[in-house]
Amino acid sequence: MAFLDIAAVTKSFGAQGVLKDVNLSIERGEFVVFVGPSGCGKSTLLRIITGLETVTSGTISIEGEVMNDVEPARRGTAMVFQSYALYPHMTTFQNVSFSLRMAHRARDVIVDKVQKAAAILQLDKLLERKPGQLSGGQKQRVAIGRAIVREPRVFLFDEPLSNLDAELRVQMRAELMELHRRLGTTMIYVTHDQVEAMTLADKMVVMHAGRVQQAGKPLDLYDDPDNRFVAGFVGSPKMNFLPARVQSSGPNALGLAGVGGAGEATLPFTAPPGLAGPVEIGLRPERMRPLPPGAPPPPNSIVLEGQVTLVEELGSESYVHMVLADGTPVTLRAGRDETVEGPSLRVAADPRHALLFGPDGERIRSQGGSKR
Ligand SMILES: Nc1ncnc2c1ncn2[C@@H]1O[C@H](COP(=O)(O)OP(=O)(O)OP(=O)(O)O)[C@@H](O)[C@H]1O
Repeated sequence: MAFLDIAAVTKSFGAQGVLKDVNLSIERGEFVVFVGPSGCGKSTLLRIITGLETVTSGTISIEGEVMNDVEPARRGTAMVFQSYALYPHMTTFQNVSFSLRMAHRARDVIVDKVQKAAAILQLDKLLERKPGQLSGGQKQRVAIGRAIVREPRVFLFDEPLSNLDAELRVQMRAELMELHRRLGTTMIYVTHDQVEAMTLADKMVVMHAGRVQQAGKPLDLYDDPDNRFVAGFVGSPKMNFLPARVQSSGPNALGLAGVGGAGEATLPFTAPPGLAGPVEIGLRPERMRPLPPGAPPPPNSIVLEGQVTLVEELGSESYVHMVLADGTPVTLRAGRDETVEGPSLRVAADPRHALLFGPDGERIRSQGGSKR
């Protein structure tokens, strides 16, 4: 059994189903990130793990022990909230030591634990300050310090960096990764920011509408998404989705027509038996290349033609937004040395990089061994 096991968990608030048959195994020491759009249920799942909410059905187990009826303080979890939730009238020392003082721990034990946490979090010089005298990042460190001194089995973070500015977020992200490396404790982290999820997670859990859509290593989800939601959610700029129709099907050759409204394409793909009708091709923006005017496309490529609507210059590269004749929006990432001349632009993509999705949004995989 996994270190932390979430089995068939559902949660409803009145008539509203918020979590639907959530199953997840978390190993000891893993850094797990729950990510998904606002309202998908990630905070609720975190609150269920720590005991601030009950399940409607299903079980939460930690180290083989069912936690459903165990009170929050006895679960060995410590939560860090987005709002920091510090006591404003207490100093850093008092805030960090609060749970130890409530547990009537000996004074020298308290001082020792607070000093160790303060050293890890660089709070040593701020122990006598009150929250009003601390920056956002420092307050966040105090909140983390308060969790560390409890020596939990599992740290739970609910969007802890969302009140910080972009630069500080990046810095705190690095600090959290270092903290995880030092402590080796299991951490579960909630965010709606997929970049944050990609950079932090050993295991990334993408949620949507109360269900786990896919869980795995961030790059596996990026390269090999199970469905259109995960494909579109992970990655920035987002994956492009091009409507197409199945025209012919053979071993390692799937003929598509109406690609992006007009073009044809042959994918090196063995379709499942009976595949017919409308599908969607998924292509990442970095898998498309702009074609200089008049230049022939590489053999067998998927070629798209459209009107450039916006070029975002980012210095090292640019994001080129275009719209195809049928109205399908397409974004490509172009390098500095690539010529992008509007208003009309042709782009080419290697069909080996195309993913295929059915009308139900599920990924259609090539039959017979290949990942695609
Ligand atoms: N105590 C509650 N009573 C009723 N509905 C609730 C309660 N808590 C959460 N919800 C609802 O459950 C759904 C999921 O909320 P949750 O906070 O888990 O989402 P989330 O994915 O964490 O979103 P966000 O990123 O916006 O925090 C939302 O529709 C929310 O309105």
